[in-house]
Amino acid sequence: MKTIIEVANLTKKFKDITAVSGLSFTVNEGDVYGFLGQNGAGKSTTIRMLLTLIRPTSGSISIFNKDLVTHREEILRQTGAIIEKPDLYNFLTANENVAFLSKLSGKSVSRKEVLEILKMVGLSERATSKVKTFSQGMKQRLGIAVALIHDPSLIILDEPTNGLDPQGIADTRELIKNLSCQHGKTVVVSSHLLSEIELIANRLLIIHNGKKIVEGTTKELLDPSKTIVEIDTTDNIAAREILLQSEFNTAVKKLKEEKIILQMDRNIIPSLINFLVKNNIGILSAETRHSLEDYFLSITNPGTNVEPATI
Ligand SMILES: Nc1ncnc2c1ncn2[C@@H]1O[C@H](COP(=O)(O)OP(=O)(O)OP(=O)(O)O)[C@@H](O)[C@H]1O
Repeated sequence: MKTIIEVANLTKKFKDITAVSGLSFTVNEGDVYGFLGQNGAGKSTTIRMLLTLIRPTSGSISIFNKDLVTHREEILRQTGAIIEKPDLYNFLTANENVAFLSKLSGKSVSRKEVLEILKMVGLSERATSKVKTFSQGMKQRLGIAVALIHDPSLIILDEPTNGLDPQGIADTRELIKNLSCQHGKTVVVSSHLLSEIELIANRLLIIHNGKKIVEGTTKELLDPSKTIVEIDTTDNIAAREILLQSEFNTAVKKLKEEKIILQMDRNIIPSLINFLVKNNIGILSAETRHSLEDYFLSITNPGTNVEPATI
């Protein structure tokens, strides 16, 4: 599997705010890579660094196996992006927008190419309609069409469904899937909604306060046999150390607010508890999450109530 983006230890500080902190992740060829986090989590800051709009404070980014600092132009030539609402001309038609905006970016496209791009985003029937008559979802798709002009193999979309109506959201979702499945593009898409990412991404990364919480395949993270278990014990630091030395070591994900978080098959929970008790660790509580939604909420909203596990 080819690696398209490799981010290592990325940090961005704005004076006293650390927007991104020691972030590492990998995007593979053909991925629809979901970048999930609540408002202010650091998604846009990371995306801006990927697009060289701002400089990292430290860490490295390599795209297409090349260092972003030394191969900036070459990399950006193969990358398409929308980071805010697309800039479109309301009084021009869809095909005029594509033709004009491609000229502005230094590439003149033939009429045939314009129509092909519009077809790709499902707008060929509205090619001659003025953009002012478009819904927000259609404008978003046209924006994506413009980002596709130079035939990039990597597409980066920051919150592409924000502000769209349900139909616009569904259309944009479909388009993103098509770009990956039918056109072989690698897509990085950010959102603050797990429900959105869950439907389109094959792999995802959750960040909170600029830090990675979890990264993995959507299938694996949503797998019911991979239950998230949050344990509070009489000595969490010692318990975690013991677990890391044991057969449960691969299950241990992190220590959060003094609790231990594991991801494992629900059936193994009793033996995990037995193991800790045998090692003189008292169990104060053990809670499970059954979906990534609960997991996401519990991590990003520490106050979330969760039902205690039945063990
Ligand atoms: N130019 C800047 N100067 C100072 N602080 C900034 C700047 N840009 C972002 N931040 C701060 O960095 C943190 C991360 O912001 P960022 O925009 O990356 O989050 P986000 O996950 O994209 O959120 P949203 O979904 O709201 O856009 C926030 O605390 C934000 O206030």
